[in-house]
Amino acid sequence: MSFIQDTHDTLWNELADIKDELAARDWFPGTSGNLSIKVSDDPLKFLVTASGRDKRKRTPEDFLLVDENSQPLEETSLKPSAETVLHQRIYQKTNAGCSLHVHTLNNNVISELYGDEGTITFRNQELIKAFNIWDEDGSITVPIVKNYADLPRLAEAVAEQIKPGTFGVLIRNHGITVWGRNGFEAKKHLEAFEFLFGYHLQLKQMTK
Ligand SMILES: CSC[C@@H](O)[C@@H](O)C(=O)COP(=O)(O)O
Ligand SMILES: [Zn+2]
Repeated sequence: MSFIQDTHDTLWNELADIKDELAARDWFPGTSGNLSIKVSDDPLKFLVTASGRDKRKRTPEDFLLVDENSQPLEETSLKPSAETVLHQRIYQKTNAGCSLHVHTLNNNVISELYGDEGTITFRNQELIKAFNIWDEDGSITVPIVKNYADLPRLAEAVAEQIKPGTFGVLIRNHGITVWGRNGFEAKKHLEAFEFLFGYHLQLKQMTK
């Protein structure tokens, strides 16, 4: 097996394992969600989930390889995720090696509650160390963008919000897109965000 094929297969399996773990958390309702992992930087190539499929199932048709314009690099009847362009822009704007997008109840409720403010900030939470923030009074801010139906426009709206220290963007009443330098880090960031959203909503409920 060639080195390139070996790398492709290793990354495929890594993304498939992440997909299984997120599925076990029930984070892919109604075929929602899409995942990608970078295969090469220059030129940009990444594996992305095929569109419209049940991401809880593990099959040989789960991912396809696309280029820096989100176009398939292989002869296939599969369509790349409708939101591939979001992954593309994240790879072009950050040092991400993996990008994950999920729709959960908690991330949708948070995005609606704070959508008019355009951000939500978390502080005084041990779990923000998951973002490599170690200061005692450190904080993490998540921008919230409008859910534009035009996907290139949505991708630009997300890209515009990316600053140093941004690891995820909420799309209002839609979901969250997060990234990390590799699959492990992207999943860590996603789990940390979802914990913070759940904590915030539960505390709000208990103290109202
Ligand atoms: C089935 S509703 C969700 C879709 O509209 C979309 O937002 C989504 O996350 C999944 O789209 P997909 O094209 O399968 O990657
Ligand atoms: Zn989506």
